[in-house]
Amino acid sequence: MGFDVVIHNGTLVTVDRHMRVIENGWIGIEADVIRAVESGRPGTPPPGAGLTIDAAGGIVMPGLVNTHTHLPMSLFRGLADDLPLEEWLDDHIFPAEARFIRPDTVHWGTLLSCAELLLSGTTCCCGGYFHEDAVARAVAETGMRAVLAQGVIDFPAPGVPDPAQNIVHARVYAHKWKGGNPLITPSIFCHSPYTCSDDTLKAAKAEAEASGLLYQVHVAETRFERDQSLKERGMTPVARLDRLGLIDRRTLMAHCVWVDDADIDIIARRNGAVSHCPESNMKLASGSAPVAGMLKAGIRVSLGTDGCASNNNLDLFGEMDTAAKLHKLTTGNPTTLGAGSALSMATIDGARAIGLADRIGSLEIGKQADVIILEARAPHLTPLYHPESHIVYAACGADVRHVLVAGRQVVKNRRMLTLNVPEIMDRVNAIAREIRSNQ
Ligand SMILES: CSC[C@H]1O[C@@H](n2cnc3c(O)ncnc32)[C@H](O)[C@@H]1O
Ligand SMILES: [Zn+2]
Repeated sequence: MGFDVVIHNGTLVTVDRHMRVIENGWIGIEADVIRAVESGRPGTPPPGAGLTIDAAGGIVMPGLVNTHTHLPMSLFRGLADDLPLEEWLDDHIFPAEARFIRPDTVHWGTLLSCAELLLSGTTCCCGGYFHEDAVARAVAETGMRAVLAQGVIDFPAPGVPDPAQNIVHARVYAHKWKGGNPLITPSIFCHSPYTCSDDTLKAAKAEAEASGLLYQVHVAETRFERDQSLKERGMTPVARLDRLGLIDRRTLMAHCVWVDDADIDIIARRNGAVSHCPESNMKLASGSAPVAGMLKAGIRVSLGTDGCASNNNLDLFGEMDTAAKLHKLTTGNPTTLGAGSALSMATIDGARAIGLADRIGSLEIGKQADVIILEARAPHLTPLYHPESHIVYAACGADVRHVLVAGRQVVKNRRMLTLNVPEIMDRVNAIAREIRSNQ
């Protein structure tokens, strides 16, 4: 049998049910699908592959899944740091978006983020923004996999000057992209319970459900949001969403920092999913989500970076490291969120949270060939006792050497094959000059 791609000689970390580590393993790929995951001495894979990648000294693992980001926000990286969420959003980000977010700027910001994501080993991302059609068209150029949502908010937003039209915009976008590109799944993103009315929250969910799409929303990010909800509505943000019937297996809630035991119980019973964004939550001093309690309750907890303006990078290796350490600190227990759990959150649990676990998230026969290879011959990765330990606690995005999405190589020897990165950086720098000179 000839494969289109064979990756051999590497240490495989499958992140399947058994979290297998296969030394000197190889995988065979036919078109976009993994057809073999085997152990074997170097040189034993069947000959005849169109492309053979020698992963000697490398760790071969599933591509990472970032379940919460806003791709075009790389345009605002470092624009407004060291602020609490409300001031960051109301005084800096929303005004900047109103002035500078257009289809052309969204295009270049999205390409920049995709380059950063792919070069650091993320093969699938999920999130939403405005002018999402331009986002999706840009992502399609990169060869990356993504769940991309049109944003819905009850204020005039970029591309949606009349908020009464926000659901219509989301519908048109979702219908255009549903089934159009195998790597891109449309979705709908309600900004938050504090910026959307009950009617808007419900209408967006109905629209998503009508097409079987993921419904995304920022929830309970700050103490201020939780307290305001309690004061004005007599219930927590999670309880409100639940009262409206909006939490189910196709609901992905970003943050969930200020959730109590009753909220956790609701999310678990309704089978909602959470995107945990520890670095953004730390930087905005929002707090630490009770991830240990969520996992104990059986909630699908995944990992996100949030946008580049609150992180300020898209490196999910760093996010795994931060998450694993943060929850040891907050629980006072070093066994909380071990390396294997953090790795699962960034791969198979991310896939579960966005409804793609039948296709991605692990190296398994029949799954899509979204595969990354880390270069482990480096001082900071030597010696190598437990690969999952290195992946979480020692490696970083810059260690990623090769990346395949759906069997297509998009990064080779740390270089993007699908994008002209110097040109993208030039274009983003030009947009940044426009932003700086008009602030
Ligand atoms: C419809 S989502 C896009 C919208 O959300 C804003 N945003 C980005 N990060 C956060 C965050 O952590 N909390 C709340 N809102 C956020 C972004 O600037 C867009 O306006
Ligand atoms: Zn966000």
